Amino acid sequence: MRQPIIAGNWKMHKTVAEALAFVEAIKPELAGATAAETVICAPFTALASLAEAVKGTPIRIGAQDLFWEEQGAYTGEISPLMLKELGVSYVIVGHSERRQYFAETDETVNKKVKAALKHGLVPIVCVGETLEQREAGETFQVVEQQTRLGLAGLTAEQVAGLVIAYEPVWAIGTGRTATDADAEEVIAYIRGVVNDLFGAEAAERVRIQYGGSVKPDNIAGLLAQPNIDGALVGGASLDPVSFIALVRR
Ligand SMILES: O=C[C@H](O)COP(=O)(O)O
Repeated sequence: MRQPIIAGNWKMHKTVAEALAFVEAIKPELAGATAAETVICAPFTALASLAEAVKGTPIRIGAQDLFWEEQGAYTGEISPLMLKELGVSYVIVGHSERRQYFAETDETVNKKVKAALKHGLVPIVCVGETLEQREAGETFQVVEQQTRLGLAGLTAEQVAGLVIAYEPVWAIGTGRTATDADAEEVIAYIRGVVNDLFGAEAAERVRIQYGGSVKPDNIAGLLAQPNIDGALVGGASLDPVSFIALVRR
């Protein structure tokens, strides 16, 4: 049985003070056990303070990117060791915004996934097609290639322990969510790809989230699908009331 995982991706939002105010607002609400694992993926600048603030709670902290080397002359980059030291547990890799604006490729995604795993960080590996690709009937081909190349060279055990996020690019920040059935169909397909590449146990254990305009009023239908194990949420994760509604259902 896979535990659902609800991860907020704050993107480039919230100062340290705002991040701490958010966590103080949700802490009392999440004091008891929740069915879903709760993760906040914050900007680098807020990670240390957040990791400290959530100690002793079930909330886990994630970063939104990392570099694959441990140290060196890579101006502006952050290494897995640096994240680990802060108490970060998760790291988003290959978000479509990084693929679109920062030249992320399936090859760099793969390097980052390996670096995260090597240092005990759980990667949330993002895959998903653009509107153009969907309209050209290329959705399955695109997610298959991103999954195959992004996870290349991993062991079945490593794949079983990571998280994949299916985020159709046309659904991100647009208010246009994939239907429950569409999201389930693609996510089931991705699970099938994992089965072909890494075997039945990895496919059964790997958690696959849906992301793209998830809100408190549409999350229940998505999570009711047999292959959807949670959500990666952008806009609706920024407000404490809305985030609590996503996590505590
Ligand atoms: O990582 C999160 C996704 O990009 C979804 O963003 P959104 O919920 O604002 O559509």
